[in-house]
Amino acid sequence: MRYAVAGPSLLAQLWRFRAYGRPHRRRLIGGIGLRVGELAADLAQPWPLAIVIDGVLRHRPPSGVVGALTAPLPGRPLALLVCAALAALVIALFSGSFDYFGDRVMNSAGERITSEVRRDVFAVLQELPMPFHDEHTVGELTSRVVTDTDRIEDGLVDVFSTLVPGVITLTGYAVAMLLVDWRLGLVACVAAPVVFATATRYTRLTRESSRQRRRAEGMLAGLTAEVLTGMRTVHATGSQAVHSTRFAQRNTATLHAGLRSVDLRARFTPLLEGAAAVGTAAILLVGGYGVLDGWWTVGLLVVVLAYLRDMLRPLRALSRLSITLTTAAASAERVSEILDQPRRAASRAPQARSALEPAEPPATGRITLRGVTFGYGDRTVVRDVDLEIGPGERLVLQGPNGAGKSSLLALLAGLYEPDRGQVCLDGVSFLDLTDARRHRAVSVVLQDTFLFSGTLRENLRLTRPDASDSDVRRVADAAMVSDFATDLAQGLDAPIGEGGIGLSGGQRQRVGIARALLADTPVVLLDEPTAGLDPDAEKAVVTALERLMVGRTVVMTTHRPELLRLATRHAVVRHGRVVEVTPKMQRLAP
Ligand SMILES: Nc1ncnc2c1ncn2[C@@H]1O[C@H](COP(=O)(O)OP(=O)(O)OP(=O)(O)O)[C@@H](O)[C@H]1O
Repeated sequence: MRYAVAGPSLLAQLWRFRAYGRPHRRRLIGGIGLRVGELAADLAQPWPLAIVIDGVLRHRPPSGVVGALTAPLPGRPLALLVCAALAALVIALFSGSFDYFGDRVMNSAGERITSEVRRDVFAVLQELPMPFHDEHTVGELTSRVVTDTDRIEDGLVDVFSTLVPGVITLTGYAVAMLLVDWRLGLVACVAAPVVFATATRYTRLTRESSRQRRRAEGMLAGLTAEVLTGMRTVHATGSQAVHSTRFAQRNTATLHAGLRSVDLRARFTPLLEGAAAVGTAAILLVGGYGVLDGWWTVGLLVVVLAYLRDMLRPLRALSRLSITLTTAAASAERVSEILDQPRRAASRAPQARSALEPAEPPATGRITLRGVTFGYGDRTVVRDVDLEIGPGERLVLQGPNGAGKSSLLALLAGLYEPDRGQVCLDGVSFLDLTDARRHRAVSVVLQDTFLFSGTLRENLRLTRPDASDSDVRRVADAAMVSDFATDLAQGLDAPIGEGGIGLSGGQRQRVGIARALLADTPVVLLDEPTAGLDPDAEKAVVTALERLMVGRTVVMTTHRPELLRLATRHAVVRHGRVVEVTPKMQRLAP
């Protein structure tokens, strides 16, 4: 029955998360024990009634185990009645208690496991290389971390709270019926193949519909996150209607996928119950005939019919389970896709080298590119670049829009790996450096510094979480963050909204520079750090940048004369190639 309803491949999707279950083994085994206890109590439940019918009303003392238990009370119907009533109460109490504790234990295991899966998915997502993130929208990935793990949770909780108990219960009932009377037990089992065939067919159908539904939901989440992120542009351009149309299209696709699921779900349960009803009808027919014929008692018929009725409960739950499990399996596929992604080559190597690391001298800041070729997908944007940047040099990359300057910086920052050639720090390829060593050597100030929700101080500490307060204050002063922080009521402890809401572009850039100062790396990369700033803001940022540049290797892209004058060399990039390197800035004059 278990595999009939759930389908082995569905469980196989969830099975890959079994390692997460290992630490909770005891809890799970305890939960199964409680379920067995509940089953025993449920199996005992119809017997007091059978005793009353056969022993009290029809004066036919029960046989077997029940007969042995009631042996001291023959011919005392009132005592038998009181005992049966008390037994019914005690059994109900046990059943309820086992049910409560069983649910708690099993469900909490499911919750814990999912929280661990979610933690790992998020951690892996942060590790995945930029090409992966380029291919997926933020909303779609958010939906995988939040919604898909939630669906896995539903699936796991159902495995523990419905599937396992359901299988135990159905097996228990089947065995109990065979023990009560094997002929009637066999009759009850005639429904099994019908139930099996129905469940298998619908599991296949619901699985595909769940996949489509999750895909549609992911795309909808992607669009929502995109529009919310660009809300300023939406308002500024008055393009609400455009986005509403796009949303409506994806929403309709999601609706259709949802309606298909709903339709299948609605059809599934009655069909399954119909199949189970075949068993009930057969028992009623054969058992009723047995009572009329005298080889069967009314009490036993009531017990078996009660068992059949009780079996419908787990059966119904198992039928609903196929819906949860198919959705969970579709979500598990999407989450596994993240967990199975190849990680960055540089992060795969570190164990081998980290032992050597403490002995490594600090980087001098010499950067070398040897035959570097790189592209996004099939589109090559950096071609065969050879470049040597000595310690303390300040190289500016210039060239038309789309020439590949930012892409070169991204390669130097280690955000992407070259398709061919090498990017080296002090002669060692980036691929042979640990991420930690690279971060200690290279820091980046981007065109628009991103601030995370939290305080200003927490944002400054991003590059060195263990930095002392005095270090944070020193870099805040040097990068002129203190100048505007003093105007905020809580100074460096002022809360900042996500994305740096509440700070101007120039102020955010100064935070970015302070972060780089705190990282204190020998190499600094600047990607248009003053673009879009007004002259006053630019002046402050350039002053902060001058302080940052002292004694470091700097590679930057900029069109602004204020920054160009700080460079000691310039390279011209065209169509992904470095076509000219000029040692003196004087020759750069426009
Ligand atoms: N993440 C990305 N995915 C796909 N293509 C990209 C990506 N980033 C940049 N490109 C493409 O690569 C090419 C080089 O872009 P890049 O940003 O490096 O140029 P750039 O010289 O810095 O331009 P600009 O001066 O406008 O900033 C462009 O054609 C751009 O469309």
